[in-house]
Amino acid sequence: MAEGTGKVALVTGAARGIGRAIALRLAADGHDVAVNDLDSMKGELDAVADEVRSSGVRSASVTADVSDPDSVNGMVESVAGELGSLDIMVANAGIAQVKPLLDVTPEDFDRMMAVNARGVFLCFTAAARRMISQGDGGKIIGACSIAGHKGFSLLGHYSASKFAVRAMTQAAAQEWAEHGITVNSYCPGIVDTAMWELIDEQIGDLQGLEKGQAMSRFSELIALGRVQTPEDVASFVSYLASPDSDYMTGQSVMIDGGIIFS
Ligand SMILES: NC(=O)C1=CN([C@@H]2O[C@H](COP(=O)(O)OP(=O)(O)OC[C@H]3O[C@@H](n4cnc5c(N)ncnc54)[C@H](O)[C@@H]3O)[C@@H](O)[C@H]2O)C=CC1
Ligand SMILES: CC(=O)C(C)=O
Repeated sequence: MAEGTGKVALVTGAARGIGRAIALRLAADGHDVAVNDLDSMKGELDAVADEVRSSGVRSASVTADVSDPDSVNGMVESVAGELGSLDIMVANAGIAQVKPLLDVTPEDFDRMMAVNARGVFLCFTAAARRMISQGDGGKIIGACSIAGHKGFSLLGHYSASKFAVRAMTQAAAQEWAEHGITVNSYCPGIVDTAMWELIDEQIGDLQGLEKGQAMSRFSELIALGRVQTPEDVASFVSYLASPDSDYMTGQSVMIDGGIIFS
């Protein structure tokens, strides 16, 4: 078991997929880790909190919808109240939807933005307020995507929400640097999670493909020749959450096996 760092992390969208892997990795690094997801995911979320505790660190499980301001503020206060502080915020929760832009309704667009862009904004700002009041700096980390660097066909409104995360990461890094807070985001490529199962199914429905075919077509774009695991993302987030990344801020970094080269 890792020695405790004395730092408290909060990971949103942590009941499964990338968020779960990040929570477990941060726990293995010795941080206390609170986990969040929607109320409908409470069973899975509580199981992740138990896995976190089995690393020998403390945990808390808080259900909240990250698109709702009161819920996000309540979540941050409850984590800081229960675990003593908030030092590392990972705004990971997100949704995806495959649709040609001409079929995206205003409601589809607003929901995408509400979770992926406003959710990150609310988590970033609630965490920053708490960290500023604590006076000991902090690490704020957001979920971006390769789709935050390039607008993907059929993922137009999703891509727009991830460009928003990249812009907020840059602005927040400048505004909060004086408080010792760094702000960075991770940009995965094609990660084997429930989100990509949904994308594969929705592209398949649009293009008449069998299950798994859309994912294998996209996988041909990956230089390293394999689809990404949630743990591939979590190891980079571990670095972003650690003092090793103290001189890095405002970056949205591709961790995609070599799809986009910048
Ligand atoms: N899977 C992939 O290939 C990629 C994923 N990403 C991003 O990584 C993040 C995590 O993705 P995955 O683990 O693949 O997705 P996932 O769909 O497997 O897990 C997302 C989690 O977020 C939760 N969630 C959704 N809306 C929420 C809300 N309003 N409030 C709180 N929790 C909410 C879900 O219940 C779920 O547990 C997302 O932001 C996604 O956009 C970025 C690039 C690639
Ligand atoms: C889900 C996602 O961000 C991509 C680009 O696949």
